[in-house]
Amino acid sequence: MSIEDGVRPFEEGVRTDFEGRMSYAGYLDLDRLLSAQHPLSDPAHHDELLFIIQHQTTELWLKLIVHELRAARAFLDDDELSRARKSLARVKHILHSMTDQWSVLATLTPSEYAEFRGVLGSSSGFQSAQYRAVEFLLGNKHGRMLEVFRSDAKAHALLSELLDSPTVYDAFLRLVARRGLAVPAEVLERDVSAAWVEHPELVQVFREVYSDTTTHWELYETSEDLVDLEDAFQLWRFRHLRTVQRTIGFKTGTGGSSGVAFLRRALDLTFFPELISVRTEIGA
Ligand code: HEM
Ligand SMILES: N[C@@H](CC(=O)c1ccccc1NC=O)C(=O)O
Repeated sequence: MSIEDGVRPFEEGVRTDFEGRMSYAGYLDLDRLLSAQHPLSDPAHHDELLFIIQHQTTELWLKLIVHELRAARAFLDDDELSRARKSLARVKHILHSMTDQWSVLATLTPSEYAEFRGVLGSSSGFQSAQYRAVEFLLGNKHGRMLEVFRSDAKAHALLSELLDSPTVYDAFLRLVARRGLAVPAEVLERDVSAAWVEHPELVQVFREVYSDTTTHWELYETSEDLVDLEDAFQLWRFRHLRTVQRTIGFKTGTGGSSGVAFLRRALDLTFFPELISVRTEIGA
């Protein structure tokens, strides 16, 4: 058998005996991964598997985002700017991929979803600990979010640790200060568990960076990476909102919120307000 017969020859060196050897399924623990889908609809609804897999793949990507954002923060602490930038770029691409993935779930029609929505009970993406971890790492801190995880000790510990530790932006601003720019002390010494609020003096710091990019090239490039990240995150939020709207209209959410109206409010949040405000000043 050959390529001419439409068959790729099976090379003699190809391994086939995995007794006592590492295999693909073994390394990836596929037995566990692929037995973790448990549709609840009875009789089984064809589309529930799509719903489960869409969420599980998102949770896997969120796991990697948390890992990369923690790494980016540590690299910033160590003044390893180009390494931090590499992690931030990876996160941006993951977010783009997560955003594209909404088109798969958008094939679920409102009638199909309504047929199994009941089995979801009070569960909701609002209870995603890893999603909340990403929000915290990027600066959208909100202590009350921990209430949702009262009965999940592991998730509670993860979020409580991240609530009380500096965000990626805190780490970046400390680095900016170490490079001699006038980051206000109140920013450097802020309560890191509080939500970020815009600091007008910081806009002036970024104004200096953006008006002399030759001197501040690396800080300028990293600032733009953060803006890329914020855009990518907002696009994910926006497509979630649009998908929710086309699937359940203006129904209230299973998590107890108003639904679309609640999600829309998140679009007004911004992680790095000074990096947006500086744009108003450029050239002025
Ligand atoms: C048909 C599909 C979906 C619908 C109808 C839907 C609906 C909703 C609603 C109504 C909320 C508000 C909270 C509530 O009251 O439940 C919410 C929040 C949320 N959903 Fe979904 N969702 C869908 C798919 C997804 C997927 C695939 C993910 C990916 C993990 C996801 C992640 C989240 C997250 C993270 C939140 C919290 C957002 C925030 O705090 O701003 N959702 N969803
Ligand atoms: N909040 C959704 C339910 C939902 O989407 C959901 C339910 C269980 C696990 C993940 C979910 N995804 C996002 O919120 C709803 O109100 O229909």
